[in-house]
Amino acid sequence: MQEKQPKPPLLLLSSQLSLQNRGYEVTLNSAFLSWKEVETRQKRTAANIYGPLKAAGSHYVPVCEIISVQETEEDCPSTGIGKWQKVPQSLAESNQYAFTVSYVERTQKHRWRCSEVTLHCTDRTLCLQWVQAIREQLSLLTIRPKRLLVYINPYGGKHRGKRIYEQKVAPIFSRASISTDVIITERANHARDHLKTEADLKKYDGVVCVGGDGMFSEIIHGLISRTQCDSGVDQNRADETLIPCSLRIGIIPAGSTDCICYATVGSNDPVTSALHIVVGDSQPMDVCSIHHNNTFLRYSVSLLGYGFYGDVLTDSERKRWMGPARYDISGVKTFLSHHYYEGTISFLPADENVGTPRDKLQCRSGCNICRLPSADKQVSKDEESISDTEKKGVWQVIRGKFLAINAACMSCACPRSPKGLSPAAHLANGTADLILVRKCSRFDFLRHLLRHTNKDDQFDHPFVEVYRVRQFRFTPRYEETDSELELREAEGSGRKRFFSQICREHPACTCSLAHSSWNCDGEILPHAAIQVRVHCQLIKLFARGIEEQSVFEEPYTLSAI
Ligand SMILES: CCCCCCCCCCCCC/C=C/[C@@H](O)[C@H](COP(=O)(O)O)NC(=O)CCCCCCCCCCCCCCC
Ligand SMILES: Nc1ncnc2c1ncn2[C@@H]1O[C@H](COP(=O)(O)OP(=O)(O)O)[C@@H](O)[C@H]1O
Ligand SMILES: [Ca+2]
Repeated sequence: MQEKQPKPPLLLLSSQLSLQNRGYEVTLNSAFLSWKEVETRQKRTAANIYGPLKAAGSHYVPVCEIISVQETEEDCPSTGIGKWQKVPQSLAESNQYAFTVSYVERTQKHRWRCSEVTLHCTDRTLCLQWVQAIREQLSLLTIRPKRLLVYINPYGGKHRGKRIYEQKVAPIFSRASISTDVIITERANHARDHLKTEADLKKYDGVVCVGGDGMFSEIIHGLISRTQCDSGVDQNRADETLIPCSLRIGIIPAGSTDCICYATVGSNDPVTSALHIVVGDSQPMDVCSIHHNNTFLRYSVSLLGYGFYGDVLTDSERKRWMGPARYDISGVKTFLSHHYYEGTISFLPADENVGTPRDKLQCRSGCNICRLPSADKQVSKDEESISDTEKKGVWQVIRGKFLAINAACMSCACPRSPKGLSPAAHLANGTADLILVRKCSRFDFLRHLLRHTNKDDQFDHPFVEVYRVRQFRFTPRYEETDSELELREAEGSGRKRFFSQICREHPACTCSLAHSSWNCDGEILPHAAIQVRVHCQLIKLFARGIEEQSVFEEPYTLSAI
């Protein structure tokens, strides 16, 4: 059978306009705006006056990456991006009407910038015709948000949230004609509570948070709780199928780790994030629900860590005044204290079709694994949901002494660890990677930690295990019931049984009774015994996942189209 060819883009407008005093063939079709230099004898002469003649260049901007178009008011024609040049009088007079197109330009390290091109026309009618034609194309992009609710945490990271928003983000939103309602939070959980009970969400196309992972966590708690409440879903039931949130969330990074932004966009740059919001990107994301017995505790999207990362966080909270450096100081301190914790982890492994944590392939824009039509996606309440695949699975149980128990629902890439805690974790495949670091020497643990900062495989140690899971439970040794302990001791040697009896009777002994806490996206959980379940694609972000590097390195050229 012959493959259906995609329809060629529809030509909408084509004119000879001028840019930097050179003639350009400018074309707008339904997919691209392009401008290509026209080399006439006359232009060559004009250009030669001011500089060497460059090779005729073609530029292509996808319509979906145009931010805005404006008629440019100029007393004297400008000759390009922000530069004023001497212009021959005849050209100046004949090109006094102009319009400016702002568009996304990719720079290094997945960063986006707002670039501009000003094109000059000989008459105003033509100029207005261009502005109108481009605006019409932009109005067809209905995925773009028009009205946003913005929450700013003024105390996140280095306390720069408000300034970052006002100086770098608000001008981009206003250029893209996005209207905003801005709330500067006055206390912790202000944003969560406002979203949960007060905000008139029908008015908005999305919610934006300016802050760190903790601020993002507030937003998802507000939105998810509100959505479940409106649909009559009880969050306290660990086996409930949750209803996905319809509003997309944007993150303007202004926190200490910013791993949720970094792992979904590829950088922690406020301008890049603002541009992903403007173009209306959409990235679904998994969320873990955490329960203690039958009480809902929290949701998590990045790191859920007991032992090392829990202790780093507990210590770092006392050093908040230090800003982001608190994590490094507390990290060194916790590393030196070298505590281990005993407990039991049981988990439900994921099927192989959602990949494995040791895959070389990483989750990237348009990821095929996250696009798989999975039976585990969130479905409406009355449909059969988790049950089938999850019931079929066989739970595995691991007992032991651990330095760290980490669950990563996504890679957790951040500037401290550019490939993240679990480099092959997916953003939206309905699973989390469970990483168990067993008791080992300080030196070995340091080798493991160091591998988070380079290309070596941090799972390739005999004391590290990693599993891709849909659900897991953890019970610290000191909370195990008598029957569980007896069963366990019956498995152990007589000597071990004797010592464990002593430990239980003498709480001051810390060899097996040490307590840690769970670090849940940078917040401490009030219980150590927890049940965790991954909810596939419960929320959506204004992001597209990390783009392949080649997209950044190659500007659009004729051959690429
Ligand atoms: C020797 C160098 C070792 C570097 C090891 C780096 C591992 C980094 C993994 C980072 C995972 C981050 C997961 C993200 C969690 C965030 O959600 C969460 C909240 O973010 P927010 O503050 O923006 O609201 N952030 C955190 O919990 C912070 C975790 C930061 C951990 C830093 C650990 C540094 C460890 C340094 C050990 C040094 C040992 C040196 C011995 C001589
Ligand atoms: N106005 C406020 N005053 C105090 N704490 C706040 C305020 N707004 C938000 N918070 C809380 O601050 C904590 C840290 O915020 P976050 O944005 O994650 O910054 P950081 O990355 O530096 O930890 C979160 O627990 C959040 O709930
Ligand atoms: Ca995931």
